[in-house]
Amino acid sequence: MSTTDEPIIVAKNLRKVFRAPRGAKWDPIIAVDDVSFELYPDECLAIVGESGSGKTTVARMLVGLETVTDGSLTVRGESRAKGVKHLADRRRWAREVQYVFQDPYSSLNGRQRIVDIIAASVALHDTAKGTTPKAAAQGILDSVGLGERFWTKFPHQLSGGQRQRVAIARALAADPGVIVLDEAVAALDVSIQAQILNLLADIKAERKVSYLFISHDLAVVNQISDRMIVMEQGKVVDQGVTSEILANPVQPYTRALRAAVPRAGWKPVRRERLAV
Ligand SMILES: Nc1ncnc2c1ncn2[C@@H]1O[C@H](COP(=O)(O)OP(=O)(O)OP(=O)(O)O)[C@@H](O)[C@H]1O
Repeated sequence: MSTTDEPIIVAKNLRKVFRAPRGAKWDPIIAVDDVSFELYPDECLAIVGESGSGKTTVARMLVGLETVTDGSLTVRGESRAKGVKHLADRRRWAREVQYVFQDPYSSLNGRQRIVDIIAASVALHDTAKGTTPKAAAQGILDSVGLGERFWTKFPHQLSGGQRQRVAIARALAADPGVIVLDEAVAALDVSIQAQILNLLADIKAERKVSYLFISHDLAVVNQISDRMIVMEQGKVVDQGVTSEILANPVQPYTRALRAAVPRAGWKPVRRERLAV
């Protein structure tokens, strides 16, 4: 990552207010309030915060699943503030920014074999590059550690970690500039989490891809991210280089989050010393 490059994503004074539907009686919820950040090529930026702090809403605005109430949000200079209207735009947006959810099971078509799921994404985004979508899909599955014996399996025949590999493969099939990983390892056992984090590190070393890594887990964020922003009740309350912030948290909210890290023996480690 080099911050002399042009950022891929620029959020400026981003705001999202959820208003009650007509007839419902609840006050507007300010989910995201004056949030600004940049995501540069080939970097991993973590968005950290407790449940309800607004992390997912930022990501949903980025992929067009929510409109922006105020402020600006651009991907490679193109505004995403108005939401997406046409199918062609939706595809183009999806090609640039892919989303991996916490539980991929619900977003994977259970009736399709995994090689067909990935081949469909390759075909949709036209990324086969001189081969067939199926052959390209097989190569992508191989690259996420799912060799030939997995290709004809259905999602329900896989473990949680293997399904998350399929979700990552499907994201890679679009050949995106950015992958949003929304609590993508939160549901996995610690040893499987480590494998997926290693896989994500390998992918980033091999391809030009940036991650927006959304998590409440500072131990995980410490392993994967270059920079982080900390959100509390919709606002950014802290930001900077991950290893520096976690080694010496200054802001009270970050200190509290850091103190709540649940694992015994966890301590901040500089990224270059990690075997990820
Ligand atoms: N569609 C919606 N309608 C109304 N309120 C919403 C909607 N989506 C999110 N919110 C509210 O916006 C706030 C931020 O939610 P968001 O999901 O972005 O937080 P989060 O940090 O990602 O938390 P979690 O990790 O639990 O998903 C919360 O108060 C949430 O209840």
